[in-house]
Amino acid sequence: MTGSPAVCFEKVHKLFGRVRAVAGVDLTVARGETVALLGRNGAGKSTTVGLLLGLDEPDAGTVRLFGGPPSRAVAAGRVGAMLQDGRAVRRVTVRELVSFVAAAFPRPLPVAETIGLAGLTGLEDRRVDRLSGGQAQRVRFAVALAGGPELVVLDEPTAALDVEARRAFWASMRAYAGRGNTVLFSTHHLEEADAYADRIVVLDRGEVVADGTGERLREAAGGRLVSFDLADGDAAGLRLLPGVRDVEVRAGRARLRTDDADATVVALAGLGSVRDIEVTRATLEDAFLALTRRHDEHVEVAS
Ligand SMILES: Nc1ncnc2c1ncn2[C@@H]1O[C@H](COP(=O)(O)OP(=O)(O)OP(=O)(O)O)[C@@H](O)[C@H]1O
Repeated sequence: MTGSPAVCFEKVHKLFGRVRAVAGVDLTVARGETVALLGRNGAGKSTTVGLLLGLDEPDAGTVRLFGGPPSRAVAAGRVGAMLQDGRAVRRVTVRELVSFVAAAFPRPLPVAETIGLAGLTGLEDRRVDRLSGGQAQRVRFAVALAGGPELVVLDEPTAALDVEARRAFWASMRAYAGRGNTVLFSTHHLEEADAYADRIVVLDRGEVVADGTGERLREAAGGRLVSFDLADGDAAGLRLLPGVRDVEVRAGRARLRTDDADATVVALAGLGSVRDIEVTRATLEDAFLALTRRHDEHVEVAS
C-alpha cells in the first residue's frame, strides 16, 4: 500500500457518554505533508490524536494510517508521538533514554542525530528528571523521533516552551518534515499553525469546520476588514452593503468584515458619512473566530 495517504479518517465518531468529542471527521493527510489541527479547548484535538494512534477506537467510521489500521503502523515503527501528558522516566540520562527507545524500532535514527535534531546536544549525560520544563519537552520530542518515524504526531508540542525554545523546536520539526516525513500537530496557537503547517484543519465541537491553507481560511472567513469612524454614529444598514459579512461597532469606529473590499468602500463613499477609512487583511485570528462562531455553517475550503 505504498500510495495510501499517511492518515485517513472517514466519518469518524467518538462519544464519551453524551459528549460528541469527534463528530463525523473526514481527514486525509498526504505523505510528506505538515498539517495543523487547530481548535479551542475541548474542540476534539486530543481525541483525534488518540484515535489516530490507535489509543482509542472510534464508535463509528474508520481510521487508517498508511492504508492499514493504526496498530499495524505503530507496531511497524512508522509512527512517533509526543503527547500532552508524557512523563519522563527517572534516573536515566538523555542518551540512555533515547538509545533505549531507538533500540525498540526496526529503523531508528542514529542516537546522536536524534539528540541533535531535538536540540539536546550538550545535555546527553544529564538525568532526564533533572531538566527544566522546556528541556524535558525536548526530550519528549527526541523520544518521538528516535525510531525514525515516517509520521510524527505532536499534541500541543510547544505548550511549555518559551519563545526562543519554540523557534528552535519548529526549526527541528521543519528539518524532520523536510526529509519527506509527515507531521501532524495540534495547537491553540494560530501563528504557529499558519507559519509551520502546509494546511490547517480547524476543529470545532468535534467537527472539521475548515480545511485549507492559512490564506484560504482568511478568505473563507471574509478576506478583508474595512474600518472607519462613523461620523453620525449610525450603523444601521451597514450589514446590507455589498460584500459585508458582519459588522462590529466600538467607540464610534466600525469594523466590517467583507468578501469584496472594493465594492464595500465604494458603497461607503456613497453614504458620505464615514471618515478615516482603512482596509486591512483579515488576520488568521479573525478567520478562526468567525469559523468557530458560525458553527451551524460548514465552511468548505479547497486547498
Ligand atoms: N476520557 C474522556 N471522558 C469523558 N470526556 C472526554 C474524555 N476525553 C475527552 N472528553 C471530552 O471530549 C471533548 C473533546 O476533548 P479533547 O481533549 O479531544 O479536546 P482538545 O481539543 O484536545 O482540548 P484541549 O485543547 O483543551 O486539550 C471535551 O468536551 C472533553 O471534555
